[in-house]
Amino acid sequence: MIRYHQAIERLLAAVSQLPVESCRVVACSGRVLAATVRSPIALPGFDHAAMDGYALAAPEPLEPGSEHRVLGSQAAGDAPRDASGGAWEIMTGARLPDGLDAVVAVERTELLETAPDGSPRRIRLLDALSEGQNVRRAGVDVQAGESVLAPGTPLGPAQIMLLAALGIADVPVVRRPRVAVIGTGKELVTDPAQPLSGGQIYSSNGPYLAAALAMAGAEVIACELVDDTAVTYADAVRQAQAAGADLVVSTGAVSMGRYDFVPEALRRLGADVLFHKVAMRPGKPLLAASLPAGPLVMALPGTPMAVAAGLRFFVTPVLRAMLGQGAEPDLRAVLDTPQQPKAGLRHFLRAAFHLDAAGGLHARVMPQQQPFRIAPFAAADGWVVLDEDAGDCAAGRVVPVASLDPGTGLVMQSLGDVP
Ligand SMILES: Nc1nc2c(c(=O)[nH]1)N[C@H]1C(S)=C(S)[C@@H](COP(=O)(O)OP(=O)(O)OC[C@H]3O[C@@H](n4cnc5c(N)ncnc54)[C@H](O)[C@@H]3O)O[C@H]1N2
Ligand code: MOO
Repeated sequence: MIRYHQAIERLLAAVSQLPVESCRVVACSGRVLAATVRSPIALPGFDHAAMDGYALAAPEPLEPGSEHRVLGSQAAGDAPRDASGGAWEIMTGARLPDGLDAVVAVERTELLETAPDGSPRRIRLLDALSEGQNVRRAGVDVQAGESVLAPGTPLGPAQIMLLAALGIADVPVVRRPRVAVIGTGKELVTDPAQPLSGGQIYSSNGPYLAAALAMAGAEVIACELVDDTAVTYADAVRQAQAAGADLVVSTGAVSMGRYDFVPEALRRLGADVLFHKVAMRPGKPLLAASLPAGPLVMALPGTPMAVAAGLRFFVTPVLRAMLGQGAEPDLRAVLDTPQQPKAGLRHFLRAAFHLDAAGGLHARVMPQQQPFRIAPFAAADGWVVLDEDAGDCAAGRVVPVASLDPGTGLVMQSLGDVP
């Protein structure tokens, strides 16, 4: 049976980055950047006041108690002005009049004289004032021409704030992977309004995959159920192919039962089976195949936790590769609950996370790990991963962990060095 790392290697060898397209910045949340963004302008674009107050020239520090005539007023949005010295009333964000280089907050001055229209005419400084005080210099945040975002960066609200500030309207992004989801099994009911009869169950894998795939940056182009026959499964795969799917994710019918037709159906479609059955728990019967004219097919076992592990640890790396992103950064935590994993199998365990007093991340593996159980999954914070050779794991061991859901990398990107 193939091991996880070898299976992933084989899978990623069959995947390449998808084409680049242009996307409006206002609509790019959740997309992945395809090229370096260089700043067309500096941020801030000009020296400006950090406080409401008065701008002055202070090449030499100005003395506390010194008095200054107010010669003009500058608000945010006002054009550049030449200052011939003196003090200028200034508002936060306003461009410093040329020749002035320091700002005193209004509450650190005394107003000595006011013009008939109420504007300030003469002030006294309560403290010393030095050059650069309360001034935000042009270009200290971003310089014109600087690389600000790298290819593979997941775009979220923070990146949108930066791109918008730079006046960038469109960005090159990687096309979303198009994914078709196929569920198998005549026991499945998709309409929650339909009462269950006999051995029926509500389908949960389809809605789970649709939600998780969208979070991972994919576009779900179809989500359908087929009955327990190879013919309808093969038809659904062909339809996905015709609709331009990059990836088909199916659930169920991939194990040893009499109705487990997926391996045979894919072979009959001419698929190259990359692997079938991985040394892992849950989700061992997982199969991956590539069709001659695309798409890649990932046939996950139907059991809900086999689907969740398959999505998180097989489909997610595939989507990241399609999106031009490398492997997820490693994340580790201290194991609080001792584990005796079965030798030779990689274990993906649902766990609750917490931080200790020093900020170190800890994982408590939940006691109910049977693969049909959905309730502990919904209560978990993430996954603990024990590799094939982990052996008995005592409490206190540092183990790899992963966020519960995939993302385009927005959540855990910089937590790689914890603890
Ligand atoms: N003789 C053996 N039996 C089984 C083996 C084995 O090695 N030898 N492996 C077990 C393992 S491990 C798994 S995992 C399952 C996988 O079976 P299949 O991929 O063939 O999946 P199904 O039999 O179709 O379904 C399994 C289970 O999941 C439920 N299911 C299916 N689809 C959905 C859905 N959309 N929503 C919710 N639940 C779903 C289905 O009703 C079954 O209960 O095989 C073991 N057996
Ligand atoms: O791999 Mo299966 O999910 O243990 O039942």
